[in-house]
Amino acid sequence: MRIPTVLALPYPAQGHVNPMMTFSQKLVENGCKVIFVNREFDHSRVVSCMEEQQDSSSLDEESMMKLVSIPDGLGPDDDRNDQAKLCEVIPKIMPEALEKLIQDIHLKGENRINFIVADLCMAWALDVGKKLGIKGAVLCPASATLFTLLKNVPVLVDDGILDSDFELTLTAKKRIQISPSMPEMDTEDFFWLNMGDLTTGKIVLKYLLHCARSLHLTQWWLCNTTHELEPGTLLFVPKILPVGPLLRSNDDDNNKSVATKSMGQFWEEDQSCMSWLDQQPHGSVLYAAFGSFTLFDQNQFNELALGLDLTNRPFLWVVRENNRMAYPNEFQGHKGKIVSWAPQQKVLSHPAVACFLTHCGWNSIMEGLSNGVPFLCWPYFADQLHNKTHICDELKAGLGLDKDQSGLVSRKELKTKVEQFFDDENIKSRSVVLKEKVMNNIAKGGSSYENLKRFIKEIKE
Ligand SMILES: O=c1ccn([C@@H]2O[C@H](COP(=O)(O)OP(=O)(O)O[C@H]3O[C@H](CO)[C@@H](O)[C@H](O)[C@H]3O)[C@@H](O)[C@H]2O)c(=O)[nH]1
Repeated sequence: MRIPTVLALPYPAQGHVNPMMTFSQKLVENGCKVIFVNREFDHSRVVSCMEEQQDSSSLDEESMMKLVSIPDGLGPDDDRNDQAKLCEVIPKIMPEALEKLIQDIHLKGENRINFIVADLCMAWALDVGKKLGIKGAVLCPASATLFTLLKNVPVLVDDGILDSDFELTLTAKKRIQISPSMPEMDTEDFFWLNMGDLTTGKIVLKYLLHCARSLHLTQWWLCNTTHELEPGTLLFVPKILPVGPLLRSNDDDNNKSVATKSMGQFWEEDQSCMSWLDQQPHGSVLYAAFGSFTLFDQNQFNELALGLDLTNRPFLWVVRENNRMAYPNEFQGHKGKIVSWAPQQKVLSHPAVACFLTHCGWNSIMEGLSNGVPFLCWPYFADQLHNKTHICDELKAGLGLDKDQSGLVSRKELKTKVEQFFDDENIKSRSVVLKEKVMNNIAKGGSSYENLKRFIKEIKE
């Protein structure tokens, strides 16, 4: 039987590469070959992490997963976390680079690409595919609600909620419903209004609207979600097909197949936290991690460090190298373990972990829910504000942390919410129920499982 070759194209950010990689690994498990395209900068980070972890055998030519790269158009000294700059240069450089990559692959004659799976935020790749006669799909690594909000931005302009420059109008309501089946949204939480500065937010939104214009080129709108988590949104937009939760298999210690390896990390995972977790009592540890973008200033970093001390509970704290501030003098940290990047999915499945102090990135939410770990929600930017509302108000699987008048989450607030959390048995039991519901989706016969099968059948035809 023919082995189909799929080209997978994530948006260049950790929270996008991870779910695309997990999805690609599922394709490999199901007999497809995948050519995974990172931008050059991320490609070299991913490869060097794999080399550190002695996983590079999977880069073998014979492997079913081939990692390749294209330029992102930024210069060597440009800030690669600058989303505005990135969104301006991607459409100018990457479509042409992708087209050339595909043509070169075809010229070599080793592989013929049969299908493109592009991140929703790279949906322009569907146009490249159309030009070359290759079918495609989009994969949304964020919530179906974010997907729907993006699709409905023009409607919000028509309804007078947004002006033609995508800012809230003076008459805009504080809370809206995109459809009667969907939960209410706080208009001030719209993701582009919460990206640091408004100019950046608008550039990102314009880029995403440009991507959304290509969506009609495919019937496959895949999303890392499940029916139970977003029933109203999926009812309103049935074209969005849940394939979540996208989780890496955890049995990788003994099974080093392509389908189970850690193949998309930008930073090396510090495995020492796993033996530290083994020494902690079950259900005792606070896991604090804020994804790949969050940056705390020195004051906020101090409050967090001293707040963790104040809780007087064991904690595992991920402090990325690019977000490391000076630890305050009073910080003791004797109950904690600090790592610069954790094997997060493994951590969340460890019985010692009681609670996930998170920035509410959608992957972190899906990974926490899939392990029955409830949340303390501390959103940083973009879609994370909606995600927090969803977790706390709709699913009731977490508590939100509030900022004080100076805009900080204080050490006292952290201590108070941690205590409230440990006093509330209901949050834990709701999370356990949610875990079962969410995980049923990827068990044989489950809804996401069946959607993936249907999709693979389409690729193989
Ligand atoms: O120590 C760590 C910390 C994180 N992770 C992984 O990194 C990913 C982080 O993704 P996510 O939780 O979604 O956070 P961000 O990196 O912030 O993701 C971006 O992309 C998401 C999906 O579009 C959005 O929801 C976020 O707002 C956006 O910031 C997850 O798979 C984690 O398992 C690790 O492996 N180790």
